[in-house]
Amino acid sequence: MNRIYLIGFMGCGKSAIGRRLSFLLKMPYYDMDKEIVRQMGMTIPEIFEQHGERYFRDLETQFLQNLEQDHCIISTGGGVTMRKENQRIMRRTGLVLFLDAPFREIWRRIHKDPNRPIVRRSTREEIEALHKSRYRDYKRTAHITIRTEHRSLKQITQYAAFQVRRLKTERNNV
Ligand SMILES: Nc1ncnc2c1ncn2[C@@H]1O[C@H](COP(=O)(O)OP(=O)(O)O)[C@@H](O)[C@H]1O
Ligand SMILES: O=C(O)C1=C[C@@H](OP(=O)(O)O)[C@@H](O)[C@H](O)C1
Ligand SMILES: [Mg+2]
Repeated sequence: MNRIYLIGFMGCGKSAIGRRLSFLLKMPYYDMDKEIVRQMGMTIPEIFEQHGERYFRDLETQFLQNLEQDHCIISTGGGVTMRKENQRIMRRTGLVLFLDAPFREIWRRIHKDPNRPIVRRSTREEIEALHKSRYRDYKRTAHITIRTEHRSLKQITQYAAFQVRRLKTERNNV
């Protein structure tokens, strides 16, 4: 399988980079959150409120299990690595890129955003602890880590494209 998955904490740039990377590499693009919102006809906060987080996590796993498109770029949601099943599917079906941004930058980007229910219900300290606790799973799941600090969206996209080409060549030569 030829998918490219972008993983990482909320606000690290998965959606912004994924969209740009799909233009650059001319590959179809899926943002998991947007697909779930479309499927449910509800916003992410509404899904959390009315059905609960567990239900949202089930929708994420179902998306990964049911997607038929082989050649595509997928921006995941920041909680996708919470489930081992999701980790396995992503590693088995594509290249996984972890966008690693420093927490202070992440916080600056997400703390006022009403569309992230986990941020809405938590303090800065709680979100920082969540970032720390998820870090190992991002590292474990990813084929490569891309550090994004002091880099523009354009620079990160170009670097990601370069790494994708390099990893694909490497795989084909094994
Ligand atoms: N390297 C960057 N430089 C400048 N802005 C960024 C960078 N990465 C992300 N952003 C901005 O931060 C916000 C959150 O990014 P987003 O792609 O929604 O994150 P994610 O999908 O990982 O939660 C967006 O407004 C995005 O344009
Ligand atoms: O980290 C999380 O648990 C979540 C991240 C969000 O996606 P982004 O990472 O694109 O913000 C979205 O899936 C939902 O609000 C839950
Ligand atoms: Mg996103």
